[in-house]
Order: sequence, then C-alpha cells, then structure tokens
Amino acid sequence: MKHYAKMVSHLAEKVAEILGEKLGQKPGFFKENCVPNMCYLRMSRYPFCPISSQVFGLMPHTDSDFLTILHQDHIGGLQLLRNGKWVSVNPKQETLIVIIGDLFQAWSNDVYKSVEHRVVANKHFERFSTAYFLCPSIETVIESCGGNSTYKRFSFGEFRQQVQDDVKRFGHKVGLPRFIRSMNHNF
Ligand SMILES: O=C(O)CCC(=O)C(=O)O
Ligand SMILES: [Fe+2]
Repeated sequence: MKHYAKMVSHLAEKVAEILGEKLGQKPGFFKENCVPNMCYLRMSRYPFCPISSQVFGLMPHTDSDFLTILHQDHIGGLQLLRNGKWVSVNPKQETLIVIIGDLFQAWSNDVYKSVEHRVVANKHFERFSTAYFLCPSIETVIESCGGNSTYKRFSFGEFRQQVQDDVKRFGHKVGLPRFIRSMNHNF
C-alpha cells in the first residue's frame, strides 16, 4: 500500500503539472502547494445491496481537491454526469481514472470541469475502490490563472470550511457556486 501511495502521489502531481502547463502555467505549482500531509488515500468497500436501484453506494458529488486518481475493481458502479445523463465508467483492467476536482475547475477558470459522479450499489457483489486526493495546504490560495475569472480568490481552508458549513446547514455541499464573483445566490 505504501508503494502504491508513493506511485499514485507521483502520478497525480505529474498529471496536474501537465494539465497546468496546457493552460500556460509554469511548472512547480502543485509540487510547491500539494503537501503530502494534505493528500490522502481513501479505500472504500461497497457492500452488495439487494435493493440496489434505491440505494447509492456513494451519493452524487464533486471532489473538493485538484484531482483524484481512482482505481476501481472489476465490479463497476461508478457513474459520471455528462450532459445531464448518468454514464457508467466501465471497469478496465490496469486502468486508473482521473477525476477533476473543484479546485482545478476554479484554478483553470472552468477550462477543466469538476465532474459530478456517484456510485451505484451492485445487487450481488461487493465492490472495492481506492481513491487518491491531490489537495493543497490549507493556506494555498486558489486564484484562476487567466484573466476575467468566474471565481473569487479563496484559500483551500476557506473552501473546506464553507463545504463543512453547508453540509451542516443544508445536508449537502454547495461547492464552487459559493465562490462565483459578485453574485448573490440563494442556496
Ligand atoms: O468508489 C468510487 O468509484 C468513487 C469514490 C469517490 O468518488 C470518492 O471517494 O470521492
Ligand atoms: Fe468522488
């Protein structure tokens, strides 16, 4: 597991740097700001569920990080929201999935989109997945790299706090819409 964590953390940083360079950013941002003690691995077990059509393994959400590298087993169940429709991400052997998170969406000013995803339960089989979350330090400021930014600048600490407050208050995360520049929203 230690070996996997090391490998996947390297990979996440590399993928992030490549995506950053495509936006014209100079390399180093993720290396400097995504400190090891903030990044984490989440190993999930989804028990089989006879009433799977009525139960989510994991509720629809976006990830509150720069990006997530996901390994899923052969059972399947991960779905992405694309053009308003849920699309299954069929498992492929020896394939890792890269999920863009909220911070990359803000940092890239919507060039990269934080994809909404969920896990549906399987009727007959349990499922395992391992996700690595590439996160910056609490004080890292997320400021979109182009001009005319959709989002206010915010620190990762502020973002996390807002997510926690919204979950407490409304029972769900609001996420990036909270940080849209000069707009009053009723959530
Ligand atoms: O288990 C999966 O396939 C997805 C996990 C996930 O989206 C998460 O932990 O945020
Ligand atoms: Fe996720």
